[in-house]
Amino acid sequence: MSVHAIQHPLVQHKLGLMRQAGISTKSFRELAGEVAKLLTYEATQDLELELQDIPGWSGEPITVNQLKGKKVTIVPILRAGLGMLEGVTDLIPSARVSVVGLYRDEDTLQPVPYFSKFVGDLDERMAIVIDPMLATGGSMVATLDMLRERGCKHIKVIVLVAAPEGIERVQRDYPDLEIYTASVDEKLDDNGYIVPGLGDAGDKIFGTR
Ligand SMILES: O=P(O)(O)OC[C@H]1O[C@H](OP(=O)(O)OP(=O)(O)O)[C@H](O)[C@@H]1O
Ligand SMILES: O=c1cc[nH]c(=O)[nH]1
Ligand SMILES: [Mg+2]
Repeated sequence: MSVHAIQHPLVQHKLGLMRQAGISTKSFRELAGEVAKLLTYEATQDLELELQDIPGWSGEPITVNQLKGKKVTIVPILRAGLGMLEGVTDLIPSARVSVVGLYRDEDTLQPVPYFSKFVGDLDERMAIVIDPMLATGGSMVATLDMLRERGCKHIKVIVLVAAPEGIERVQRDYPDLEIYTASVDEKLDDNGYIVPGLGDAGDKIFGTR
């Protein structure tokens, strides 16, 4: 598995702003979208192209590059993943969206599924799972399992912040997966929160803290 910790100055600057104590919902949400967009640019560098003949502006036929294959599906993990969705679809506007609803039980830290709706033909599409936080990795592995059960073979993950524990957990079951992140942070605290992390990303995006 490869972990791509993106060092681009804009990513690092914006992530730094997100770590500020007392950040407003508006700022956190805007920055989550902006960092998600920049990480999407990095994560899509190897999308396959194919040549297509189209009529050009001058009336002559021309050959251009177009993305090859079935449209990508973006998979936000509810709720917090929704805070990244617009940033991702800004760059991949024709993407299909599959939704996975999971919350992490605060006592057991186990993911509790409550909703899912996938687009069709997952065996022919690349899936990009988005969630701001990869903490213990339980929510991510549960989502990857759902995709794999439905035949999806080509999956990438974009998270804003990852904990080493979560990376290791995902790596155990998905050794070939590629993860794109703005930061691999230090560790999890006793409550399963990432340190230094961002705090509760879902609460900050939805204003429920
Ligand atoms: O790696 P894990 O230990 O599973 O933790 C990460 C999960 O926790 C957060 O969601 P949360 O359960 O708070 O739900 P929310 O998005 O509705 O706030 C986060 O957005 C991830 O989905
Ligand atoms: O640090 C963390 C861990 C799980 N979920 C969050 O929102 N933040
Ligand atoms: Mg939450």
